[in-house]
Amino acid sequence: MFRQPSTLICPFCEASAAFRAPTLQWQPSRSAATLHKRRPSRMNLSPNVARGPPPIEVSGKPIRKSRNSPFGGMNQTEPPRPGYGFKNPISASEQKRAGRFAKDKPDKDGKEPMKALKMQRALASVSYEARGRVKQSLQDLDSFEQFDLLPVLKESVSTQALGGMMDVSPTPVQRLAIPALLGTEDGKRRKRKEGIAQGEKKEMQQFLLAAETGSGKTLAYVLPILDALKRAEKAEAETERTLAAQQPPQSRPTYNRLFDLEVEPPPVPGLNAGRPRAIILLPTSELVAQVGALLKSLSHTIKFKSAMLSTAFTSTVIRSRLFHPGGVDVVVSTPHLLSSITESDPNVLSRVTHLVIDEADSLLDRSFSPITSSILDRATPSLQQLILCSATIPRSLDTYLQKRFPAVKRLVTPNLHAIPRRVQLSVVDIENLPFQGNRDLACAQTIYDIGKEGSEEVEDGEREAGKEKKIVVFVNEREKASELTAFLRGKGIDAMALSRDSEERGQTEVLAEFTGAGISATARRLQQHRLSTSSSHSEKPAPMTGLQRLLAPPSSPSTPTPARSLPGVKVLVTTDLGSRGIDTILVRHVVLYDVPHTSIDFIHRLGRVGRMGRRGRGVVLVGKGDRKDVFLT
Ligand SMILES: Nc1ncnc2c1ncn2[C@@H]1O[C@H](COP(=O)(O)OP(=O)(O)OP(=O)(O)O)[C@@H](O)[C@H]1O
Repeated sequence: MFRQPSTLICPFCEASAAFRAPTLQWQPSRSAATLHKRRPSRMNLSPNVARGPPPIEVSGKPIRKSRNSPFGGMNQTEPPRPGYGFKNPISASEQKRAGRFAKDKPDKDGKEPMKALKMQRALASVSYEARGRVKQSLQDLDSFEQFDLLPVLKESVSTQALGGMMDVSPTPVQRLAIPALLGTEDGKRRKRKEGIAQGEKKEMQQFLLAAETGSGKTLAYVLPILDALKRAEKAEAETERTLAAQQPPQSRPTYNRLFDLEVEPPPVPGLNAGRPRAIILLPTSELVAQVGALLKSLSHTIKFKSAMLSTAFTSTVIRSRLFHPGGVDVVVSTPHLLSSITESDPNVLSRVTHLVIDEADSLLDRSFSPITSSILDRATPSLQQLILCSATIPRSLDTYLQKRFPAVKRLVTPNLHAIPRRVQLSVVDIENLPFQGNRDLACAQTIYDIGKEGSEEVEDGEREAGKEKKIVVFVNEREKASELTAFLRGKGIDAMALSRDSEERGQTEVLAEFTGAGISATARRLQQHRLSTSSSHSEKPAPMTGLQRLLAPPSSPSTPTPARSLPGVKVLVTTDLGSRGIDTILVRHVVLYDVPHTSIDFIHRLGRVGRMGRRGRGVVLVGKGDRKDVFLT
């Protein structure tokens, strides 16, 4: 059924040639390159994600770039200046040679040296050793204990954030980002003086976290932010105590009676209500719920107040969370909702020191950018850290960052833009027999094939609930999501739709079955109902067997019982809505019903499997109009 092509070609752009998976190798072909030229450039992945900011000049001389990052020596177009970053300055003859390459002089025979060769020469002289050193330093960071995080945060990683997982070690993006966001990447402990408490305005730091899907980016930014908030809180309390101690004694209350208790003055009600210190922006309500749940779990031990705001909640709930009299520390929201709140109450952004723009390529694209930027502009006066986070960096975002945030510090993992390591990719040609172009049938048959395969492998001692197989099917249009769901149900497959058309309140609960997030009572009832329906199907003797039954016309409304059933398999049919950031950790199979429009969508959709190094499989259905030629060579 599944055809495993020997060589797969990226259907979208040359940049995707960087894709790697154990079973395939993307290679650009002439046709792919031609297509690439025709596509709008903003849909292409950036090849220069890790490039640093332009050199800062002081009195006409560029200041030496920091090489204290894994990419410190990369993307250099000039050879090093004498003594640049070396313990031993280079010799006079080497300087002469380097100067010749830098000035781009022609060779002896008058030919210009090839650009790639020039780059190679420039890189070879400096960066490999430096990169090796930094790589080594990342390898050495194999425990959360090594980070300069507050002890309670370190303890909470395993117990709260990772659900009691033992022997956890930080992922590459966490090794890169946590020290950088804490300001301890040079191995030094940060200064104890906290600017927030002193009321100082620190210069805003800007970071870009770019790492492959399912690599733990959320925790990479959440931990340093919570650490900063808790330290600021402590420093503020100390300052208050010092100020109180400095007050003249007459201003203190005097007690006439020996056994009178000193009663603490009650806190000013609502002083910090509606004025969070940190804001995390996410594109969808589903992601707000996901990140909000992580914060909620951490708040039990770290003791802070978080509020998740999205259109999934009523305005009363939103208001009571944001303006809770006890104050709020971290707000997780969609930009549209937060923007509308700040229209009526601009004070909401007056105390923000940390702003995260997660899924930055979405939130800074044409549709979201005006709203996101307006929030950023209003928060800037108090902002200390701006953190942009994404698994894909399109060229448009890269250009935007160069213009708007030239000083952004790029924390980029080497596997960015790669398909997760343990994900196998297969292609089903829907034009072949027996489908003859019927994509719906091909999809149903693919699901049956997956369902009938041997039981799910149990990895690393984890046991899946009832070993039920979870499959996510991606379609390009939301109308198709409900249509295909109905078709699959007609074929006896337990399918659910998740798109903008789905009822908002139920979306989180539907997703919870695929993410393993806490399932609410309502969802449990729904699940039980579905299980009883599917078991009643499975109890019925199947009147037909084989592919003929699948090819049979869908059951009529008067006879809703399908001819076949597929117990033990749950399918989620969704659009791009379910592709970004959703932590579908229980899912092992993804079916791409439609070929995605862009390589960016492709990466996000396939990124729902193979998370955190797990095994996974992606199946792409390819038809006549789908540039099958560029998949199969
Ligand atoms: N150090 C770690 N060890 C083991 N699991 C981890 C670790 N850090 C995070 N995880 C888990 O990895 C999963 C993926 O994390 P997360 O959702 O943050 O990935 P992501 O990089 O943001 O993915 P995407 O790009 O799809 O948004 C989560 O289930 C999370 O609990």
